[in-house]
Amino acid sequence: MTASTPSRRTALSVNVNKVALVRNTRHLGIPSVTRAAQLCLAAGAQGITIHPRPDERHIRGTDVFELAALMRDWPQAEFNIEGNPTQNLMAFIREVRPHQATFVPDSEDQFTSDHGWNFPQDAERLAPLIAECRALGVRVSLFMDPVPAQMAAAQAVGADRVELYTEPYAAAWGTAEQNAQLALYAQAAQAALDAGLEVNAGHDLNRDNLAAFVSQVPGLAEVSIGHALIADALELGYAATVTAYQACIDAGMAQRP
Ligand SMILES: CC(=O)[C@@H](O)[C@H](O)COP(=O)(O)O
Ligand SMILES: NCC(=O)COP(=O)(O)O
Repeated sequence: MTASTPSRRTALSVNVNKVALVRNTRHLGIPSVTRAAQLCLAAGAQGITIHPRPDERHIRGTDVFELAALMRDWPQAEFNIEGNPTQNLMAFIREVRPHQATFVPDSEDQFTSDHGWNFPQDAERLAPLIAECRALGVRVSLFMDPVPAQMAAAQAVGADRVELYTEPYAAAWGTAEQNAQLALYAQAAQAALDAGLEVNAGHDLNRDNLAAFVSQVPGLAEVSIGHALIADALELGYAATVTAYQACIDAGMAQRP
């Protein structure tokens, strides 16, 4: 990126999995997932992310279609559906056609997402599924560990974007490893950009670690944030929380070299 090229603003996509998790602990329908999404969008979030896992521990199939209907009232915002395309994800993609599908290599009973795809071994089974999404007009992002050498293979299999799995960065935050992790993610992002991919990121990002990540990782198109953001919203409310996360992104943008 030349000095004269303005940095694109990193989009904030709010993951509402954890609103659904609380909702599912009673049969009362509250807290509402669609209401949470609506309030976050009204506060300026650029997108909504969900991860409808096969066991429906949080986001249920009904949530997917209710959110898809809501998103039609927010044409400037993006709908991102995450999941494993060899499990239940593709049925949602075919019916809902979200702006983006994020392929995540989770097993059905996995506690949470904790690793990305691996190439070349995952290429053969992913290629046709990526091609199908793209034929449906759905952008494909592959959930990846920050390994620069894997980025060209992600592009070669047909992905539009990668989503850098950021838990290792979050775990290093505030330790002596923090800056080394940031440098690794910056290298991985640059490798993705050099391969012609766009770059997303997510997992365990929060108000403490977000600005530094945005400032140091080149070309960051989108961060998807759920767990910490929803936890903050329990204290601050959705609108103030989204405003606070947007301020972190703006602070990171302002510090970009
Ligand atoms: C792929 C990823 O890192 C997260 O978006 C994931 O959706 C988290 O899933 P849980 O909310 O079930 O922990
Ligand atoms: N892709 C990451 C995401 O959607 C939310 O992850 P987290 O903030 O809940 O860890």
